Amino acid sequence: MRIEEGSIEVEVPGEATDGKEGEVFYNPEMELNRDLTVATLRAYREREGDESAAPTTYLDATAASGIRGVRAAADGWTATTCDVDPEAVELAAENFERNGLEGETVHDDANVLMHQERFDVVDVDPFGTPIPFADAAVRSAQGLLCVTATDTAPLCGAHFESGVRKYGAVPRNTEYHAEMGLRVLVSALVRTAAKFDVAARPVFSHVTDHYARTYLDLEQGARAANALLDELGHVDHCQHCLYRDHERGLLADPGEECPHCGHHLQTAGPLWLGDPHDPEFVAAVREQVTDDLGTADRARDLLSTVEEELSAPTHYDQHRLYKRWNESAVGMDDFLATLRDAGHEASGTHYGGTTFKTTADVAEIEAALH
Ligand SMILES: C[S@@+](CC[C@H](N)C(=O)[O-])C[C@H]1O[C@@H](n2cnc3c(N)ncnc32)[C@H](O)[C@@H]1O
Repeated sequence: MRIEEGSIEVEVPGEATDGKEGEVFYNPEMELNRDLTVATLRAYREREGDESAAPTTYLDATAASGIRGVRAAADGWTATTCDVDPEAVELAAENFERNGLEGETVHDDANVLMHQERFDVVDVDPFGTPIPFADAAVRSAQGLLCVTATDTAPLCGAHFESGVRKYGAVPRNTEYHAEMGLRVLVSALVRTAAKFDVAARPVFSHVTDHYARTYLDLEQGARAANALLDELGHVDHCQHCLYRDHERGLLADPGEECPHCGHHLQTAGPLWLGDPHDPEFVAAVREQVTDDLGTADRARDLLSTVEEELSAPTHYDQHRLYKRWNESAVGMDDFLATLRDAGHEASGTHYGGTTFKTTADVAEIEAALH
């Protein structure tokens, strides 16, 4: 099937495939992810400045049809695609040619290629967890690392042991599960980079549909890597009253009892407690969303919400709170305005239409709304 995405036309398998039955993987649902990648690459290149120093090389490490690499090439990047599946490699080569674009297509294990070659930008968009590629990706990427994870159940604590094994962190299944997953993922990537004396700071992240995506700025140096370790820590969560608190530091010092309702507290971590976004960079990405991107409206909405999102490490779901209060929910704009009138900072989040962040704790939220 021939499809158009952005300014390119590529051949992909006829229907959405999982890539596990001898067919090259293609998922039309990931168009937003790819559009945001194109816009992020543009913002990154612009931020890096003058022509001679600007980043030029992009690796699509787990490429399937090569759609990401071809789109990057169409935007002026010197693109390389890699896949272990020979049919995928052949299709990627045809897709470069179909668009009259140059692009190197490598048939290899991405870990082998990434240990051998360096690229300004490395993009890892695999099946499930990206962790098997993380060491090599950090070694290979010179500037920006782009990572997708689709194993949301281990990340958010729904598959607890799997999450602990893969990410070296304790995840907890809370009502902010998508954010828990993102912070577990970023924590693992920050710690992976730190092993190589590299600081990996997230500049834009989002959780959409069934995946988490994060873009990390890489900086060489033990001191810079140490500074990021200071932004890891733990969240204490009460499943009963939704109280939560967080503390920085690699060693957990969990509270035993919820100070709000006295129930047992669960501890998650080490999580990334810093901001998963650089709002200035996110604004620059939004500026780079052009109308030829098929998901332009959705991308702009998501980026504006992310830009405004407070950096607090957990969010609330307004409906969960109203259910506990046994009341009907008010509109989100009024809800946020009430919190602000009571002297708290408050914002919506990109995790869902009924989610919000605030500097108020659960008791202060309740007091402000009653
Ligand atoms: C989810 S698909 C990639 C989708 C693609 N990035 C897109 O946007 O359409 C994952 C791809 O990774 C490839 N893959 C799996 N293990 C790999 C490895 N060790 N090295 C390189 N590619 C690998 C699979 O063959 C598959 O084509």
